[in-house]
Amino acid sequence: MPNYHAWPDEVRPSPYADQLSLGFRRLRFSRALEREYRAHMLEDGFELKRIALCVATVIWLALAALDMLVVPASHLGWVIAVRVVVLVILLVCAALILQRRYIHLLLPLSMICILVLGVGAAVIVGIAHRANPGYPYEGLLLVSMAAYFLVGLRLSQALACSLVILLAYGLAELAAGLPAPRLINSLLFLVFGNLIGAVGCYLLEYKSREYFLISRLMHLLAHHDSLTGLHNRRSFNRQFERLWRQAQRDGISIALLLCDIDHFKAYNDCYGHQAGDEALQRVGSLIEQAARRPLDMGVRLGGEEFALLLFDISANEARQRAEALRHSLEEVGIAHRGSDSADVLTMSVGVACLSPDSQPELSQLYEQADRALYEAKAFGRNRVAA
Ligand SMILES: Nc1nc2c(ncn2[C@@H]2O[C@H](COP(=O)(O)OP(=O)(O)OP(=O)(O)O)[C@@H](O)[C@H]2O)c(=O)[nH]1
Repeated sequence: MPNYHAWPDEVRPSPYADQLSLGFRRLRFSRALEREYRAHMLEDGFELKRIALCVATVIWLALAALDMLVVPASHLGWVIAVRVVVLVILLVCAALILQRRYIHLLLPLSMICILVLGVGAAVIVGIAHRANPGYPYEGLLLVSMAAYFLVGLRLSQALACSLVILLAYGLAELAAGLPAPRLINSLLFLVFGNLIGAVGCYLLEYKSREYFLISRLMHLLAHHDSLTGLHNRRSFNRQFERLWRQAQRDGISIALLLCDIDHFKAYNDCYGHQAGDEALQRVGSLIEQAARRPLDMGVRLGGEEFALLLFDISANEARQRAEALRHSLEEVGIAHRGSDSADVLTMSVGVACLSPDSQPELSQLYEQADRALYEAKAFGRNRVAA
């Protein structure tokens, strides 16, 4: 299986990168990821199910027309009865599947459809073979192929359905008294057909899982800063407006803290770029810790500029949080002999608050925080301004 080299390391720590390195030959992820993958597949497979149901119903009805031509009149009644029972079950499942509120039943309902189609087809073949041993059994292969490729079942589920269908077919033929050589011949073709289906299904599921992990990693790469793991400017721009709309709906204030490390050029010059990167990571983790609640957001805007977006907070609290953040960096005590404002690495913070009743533009929040940051820098750095 593919070797992913080192690029997922750029988004570590990430469960997706870890799973890619570990591999998933048994088509299983770690528990939490497996849950996420299955939920994703449920959503992803919803549209596919509509198409699959239409195709299955059309084929089922077309084969009913074939029965009229091939099955002798003496046995036709039974065959039609089975076709009608299967059709009714299919339509009931379709009615449930097409309603989004039953999405949690999508997989069991899909399996029921496949099983009903397969067992129904096996019973029909058995009935028809009592009168006409030339009646085609290949419809069973079509049902198995649908299980492997059409309805979005995982390999284990498709295999389980196909095994039940094979068993039903064997029993139906034994009851019909099909000569042993013909039965063995049909079973062999069905088993080989299933083997091809299972291998194809394995490869498809493997690729689907690989795509899932890689697309999640791509999302992380596109929206997070690779050095600190914080959200990047693109992600910030996307979420800023969304959060503000939510705040307006809920009548909640938000605050923006713009943070800029003081004399960082001098820090790089004194200690080297590598040490500068490590200091940025340290600041990144302080910002991350400060974004405590689910809708808070820590961002690396670029270079040594960071932002902290705080949800549901008053102007007073925002100022206190900014002061605590500034203080936490000072406390870490990263020596900085090139700084004019302190002998350790420090940051300046500009704070701005927006409440839904004040009705200003969202862009004003950024401008206000930027002005406050400029003020904090101008008044000697290592301070908070609002
Ligand atoms: N090590 C490292 N340095 C970076 C990175 N991104 C930007 N920088 C450096 O950050 C420094 C920013 O310098 P300035 O914009 O002049 O700001 P400053 O020296 O912090 O001065 P004040 O903000 O006015 O206190 C530059 O020297 C950049 O090279 C990075 O990813 N890693």
